[in-house]
Amino acid sequence: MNNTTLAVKGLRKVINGKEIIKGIDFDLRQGEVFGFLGPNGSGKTTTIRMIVGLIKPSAGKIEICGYDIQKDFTKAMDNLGCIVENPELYPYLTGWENLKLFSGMMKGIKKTRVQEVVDLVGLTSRIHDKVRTYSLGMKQRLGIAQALLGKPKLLILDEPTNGLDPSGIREMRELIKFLAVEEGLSVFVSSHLLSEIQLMCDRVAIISRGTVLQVNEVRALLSEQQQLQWRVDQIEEAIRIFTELEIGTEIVNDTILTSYNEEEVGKWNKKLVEQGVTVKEMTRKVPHLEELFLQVTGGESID
Ligand SMILES: Nc1ncnc2c1ncn2[C@@H]1O[C@H](COP(=O)(O)OP(=O)(O)OP(=O)(O)O)[C@@H](O)[C@H]1O
Repeated sequence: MNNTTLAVKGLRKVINGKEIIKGIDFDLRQGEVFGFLGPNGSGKTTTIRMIVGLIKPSAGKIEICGYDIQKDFTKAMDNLGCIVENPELYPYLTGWENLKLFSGMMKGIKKTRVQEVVDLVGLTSRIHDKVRTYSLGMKQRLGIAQALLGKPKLLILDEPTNGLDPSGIREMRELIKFLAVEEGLSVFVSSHLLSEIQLMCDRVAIISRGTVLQVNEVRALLSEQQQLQWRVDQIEEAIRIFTELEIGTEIVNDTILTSYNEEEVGKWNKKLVEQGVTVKEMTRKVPHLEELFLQVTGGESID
């Protein structure tokens, strides 16, 4: 079965003669959280606006659950839920009244769906309070509830953790993961908070100056860059042994940095011990996406 919820193929956008998006490709699978990362002005919003049908591509194709948004716009949009700018909410109504109002404007929404989406986003205890009394995190969750009313398979969130406090960020992250893992939704998240993407996403596309530089699993991306930090009693002897094993080394603050290889680490450790070197500590260093981004873009900063 085809489980692709979003396919972006050769997408281009030219505005006032300037090529803003330069032919990008990626796809999303059912049940995954997909991060869209790039510095300011790299083309994230323009791409999202094309996916949700707010602006037309100059070239290329966008399919949502197999429906081409140019040819089958309504069917494609039936499978999409999104919050692109701030969610449109009426502050003087309760959360429940807002959802009732929106569900009334949509076709074929069952009465029970409002309660379902309220439960999904964890707003049950406050749903009958006025929206103006909500925290930003609660407003965001109500916005997601609204986006979920039509049972979409693909959810697009532009900077969903922007402006939230640490507990709001954690709740949003957990909600997004829950929607993907438990409800099987594909969630597309753009964010400049790379640490968030690292904790939340399965795969990530890195965009710079209108070009997607890489699409990769977050775990794979990180593991390629992982290093091992060794604290030993005889640094020089340990370096000699690593060199003999053809492993590159670097000395940092009285420790040795080597590459990381899950299958080989035990062997390396044994070799050191056999040759009389005491290994006092061995730490795996996982880089942050910020560092990765700088490497991938050749030094262009994310902000
Ligand atoms: N309507 C427009 N007219 C002219 N230039 C535009 C227009 N929309 C976007 N751009 C330009 O296209 C580039 C990409 O903008 P876009 O907003 O997509 O980037 P972004 O990655 O979302 O950045 P940010 O996080 O700052 O919103 C920028 O250089 C921007 O100035």
